[in-house]
Amino acid sequence: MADPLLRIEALHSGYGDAAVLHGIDLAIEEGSAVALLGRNGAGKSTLLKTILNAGPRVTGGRITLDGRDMGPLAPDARARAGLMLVPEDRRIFPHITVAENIALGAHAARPGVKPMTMDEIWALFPALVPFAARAGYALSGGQQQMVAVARGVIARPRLLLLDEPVEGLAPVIVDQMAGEIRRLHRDHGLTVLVTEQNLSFARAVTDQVHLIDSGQLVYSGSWHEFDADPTLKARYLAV
Ligand SMILES: Nc1ncnc2c1ncn2[C@@H]1O[C@H](COP(=O)(O)OP(=O)(O)OP(=O)(O)O)[C@@H](O)[C@H]1O
Repeated sequence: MADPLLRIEALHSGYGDAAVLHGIDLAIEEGSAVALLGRNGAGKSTLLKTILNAGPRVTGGRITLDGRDMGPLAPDARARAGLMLVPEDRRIFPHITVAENIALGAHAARPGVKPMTMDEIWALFPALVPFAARAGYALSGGQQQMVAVARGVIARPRLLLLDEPVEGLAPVIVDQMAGEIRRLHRDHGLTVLVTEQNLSFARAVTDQVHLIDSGQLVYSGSWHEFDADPTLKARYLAV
């Protein structure tokens, strides 16, 4: 069988001497949309950051993208290999415009891959068009999140990692964001890994669900299978 797009094997990582992830095994197939759910502090962000080599220290295991070992690669090299993280805190630059913030993402394009044009971006995110010339500091939380996602996809990544993309956003914005992510996945074939606490959003944008608890994957299945076992929510999610 072909390699999955991303394969994580027996991954251990943490911060300094504090171990957080304890032997994670996870395969993400090209074209899939996958949710990673878990309580506060379960290790969701740590896993995404470890995939990007953006902070946590790896103490064991392996991450491969298309069979290529990511181990020696710095974060910028991982981005240019096709991994893109939209972090929880969005990191919008306050004193440049929306268009300029988004265009910065084009620097992560893989060799031989043309980033999207701004026209393509506006077609994908029409809600941002009226704000194209607005400074980053003058955006709402929902607008900032959409800018962060647009910046994340402009380089046409192979795998988009979204860390709690709708945390703190109003329900109408959550629905809008779900529509955008679904479109990127279904119409443009983007492979997506989303961490979330918002179950209905995660359900709307993904096909498979993994649960993480105390740094270990404790469940993997379809949403249908997840729903068939109501004890999972009580055991592993704070809902
Ligand atoms: N920079 C850091 N230095 C030390 N410990 C950290 C650091 N970042 C996170 N941790 C610890 O690692 C553990 C996992 O945190 P992580 O942020 O991965 O959880 P999470 O599942 O993403 O939680 P949340 O849903 O609250 O964002 C927690 O115990 C947290 O305190």
